[in-house]
Amino acid sequence: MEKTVKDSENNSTREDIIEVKNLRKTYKNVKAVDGIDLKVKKQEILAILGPNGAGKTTTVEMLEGLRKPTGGEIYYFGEHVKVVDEKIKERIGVQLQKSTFFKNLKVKEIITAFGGLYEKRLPTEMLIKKFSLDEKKNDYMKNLSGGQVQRVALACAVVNDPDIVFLDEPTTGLDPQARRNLWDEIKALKEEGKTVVLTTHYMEEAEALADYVYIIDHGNIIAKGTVEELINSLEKSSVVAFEMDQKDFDPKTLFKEEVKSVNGRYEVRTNDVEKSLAKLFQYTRDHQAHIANMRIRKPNLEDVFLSLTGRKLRE
Ligand SMILES: Nc1ncnc2c1ncn2[C@@H]1O[C@H](COP(=O)(O)OP(=O)(O)OP(=O)(O)O)[C@@H](O)[C@H]1O
Repeated sequence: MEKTVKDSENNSTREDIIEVKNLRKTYKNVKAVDGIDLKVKKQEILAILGPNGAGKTTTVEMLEGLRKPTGGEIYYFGEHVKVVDEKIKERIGVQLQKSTFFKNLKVKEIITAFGGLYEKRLPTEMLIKKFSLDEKKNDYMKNLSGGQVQRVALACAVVNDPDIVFLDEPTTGLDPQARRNLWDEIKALKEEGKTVVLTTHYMEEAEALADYVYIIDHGNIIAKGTVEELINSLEKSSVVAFEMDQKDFDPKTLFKEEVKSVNGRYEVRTNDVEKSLAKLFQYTRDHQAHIANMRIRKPNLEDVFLSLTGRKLRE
């Protein structure tokens, strides 16, 4: 039986196609995943966002049936599954984090080989067209660019026309243009009706793609919500960022608000931008100091992570 839930956001009903309760994984003495609860709704892009080592890969690989949980429950399509068996594997597509493709196989051979793992499979030629790999189909994997390898990985992840696609850090190491191209491919999967679960440590990726985000740190979910909900959960509505040419400048003496020093820049989180700027300009006048590269911006998911943990997502 498939379970439906009322979606408070848009008042529609959508199925919970995956639900996880108190999922745990311990490696010797490392609690990689320490009691995670999460739900994935049909046709959403769900992002699991967290820094390196947070437990993202372990979590999705337990959902894919590639790692055995130490404890907890997994439900697929409303049914409790003790083991993620072949029946479920037919309905999911998996793109592993480090696609260790055989370097001496050609693009079309790899896609065909992956298709051979499933009962239901899409024609290789169709996937080659869909992921714009026409010109590369007879090339060896070792001669492809990073973006092309990731497109092949995506083609392999949907070779069985799955309902749910798992993408583990799909754009790590890609240049900004290749990353954006891959984002378009991922959005297109959702438009086709697929559900996408992706892990990432790029907050821009979660912001650009995700309908719902789980932020994970040290094996725990530390926040969840839509991007908007997460950003609105911050008490301050603006960030004033700037550089200052004075070595002994201590922003804490100037601002009562939260101030962080990030990569040589100061960031003041504030609800009163005018007042913060007035104080700053008063200071520069009084001390013959200069500010540079000033920016006033809305908070982002990085600010949410920083405010929850005191750390940056990528340190
Ligand atoms: N096979 C394993 N044996 C022992 N420890 C492991 C194993 N796999 C992962 N770990 C540890 O479990 C923790 C979570 O790792 P995991 O790979 O799930 O994190 P992640 O968020 O996916 O990180 P990354 O983005 O770096 O892949 C880390 O401390 C990692 O060192």
